[in-house]
Amino acid sequence: MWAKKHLLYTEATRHPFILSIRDGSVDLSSFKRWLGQDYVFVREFVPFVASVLIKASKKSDDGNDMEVILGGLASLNEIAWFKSEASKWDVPLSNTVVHKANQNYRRFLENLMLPEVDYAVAITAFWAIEAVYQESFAHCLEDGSKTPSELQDTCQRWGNEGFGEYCRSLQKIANRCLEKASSDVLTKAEVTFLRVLEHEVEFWNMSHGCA
Ligand SMILES: Cc1ncc(CN)c(N)n1
Repeated sequence: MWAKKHLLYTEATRHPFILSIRDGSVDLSSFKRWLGQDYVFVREFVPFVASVLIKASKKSDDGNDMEVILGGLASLNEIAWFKSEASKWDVPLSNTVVHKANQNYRRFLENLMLPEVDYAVAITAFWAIEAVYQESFAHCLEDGSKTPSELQDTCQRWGNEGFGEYCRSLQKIANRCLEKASSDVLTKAEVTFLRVLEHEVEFWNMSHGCA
């Protein structure tokens, strides 16, 4: 299980699409496809985060959790970012045909929003979703990368140190919840983590044009 997790995590955070941004060979039509599809994804992701916030308000034994989650929702406002980026790249956001991989990922999020899903499971998924973007885009900003200047803003958005700190806070919350979780919840959290990684890989595949 550990080996599978490790392999999938690497697949999700070192995907050929990300590597093509990092080495400067990225096909801009792939980038634009990712932008349009991710806007649609984020419109489902925000309600998912709101559902995690509600779970935190009811189930968390640490008042700090709500601040971390709310901080992410408010200051990271992804919807506004996608709108302004799409207009910069001339990507129409209305009438986007939602790709199958995106539909599947959105459906997965919808299920995670159900009240019967344990807070520990939901916060683990939330951390994993954010961490994949953080690690992927931070890789494009490392020394030696040849990320095109026009894509630096995108990489900075998730690859910056502040976002890294936010992801570490989410990870701490998830770890704290999992330490106290029953073995049933632990298994569910583990399976959910793997599903997130699979969905992220499928999402990159779609953007890269390999799906
Ligand atoms: C598919 C996907 N995964 C993660 C993120 C970062 N919130 C995102 N915008 N899109």
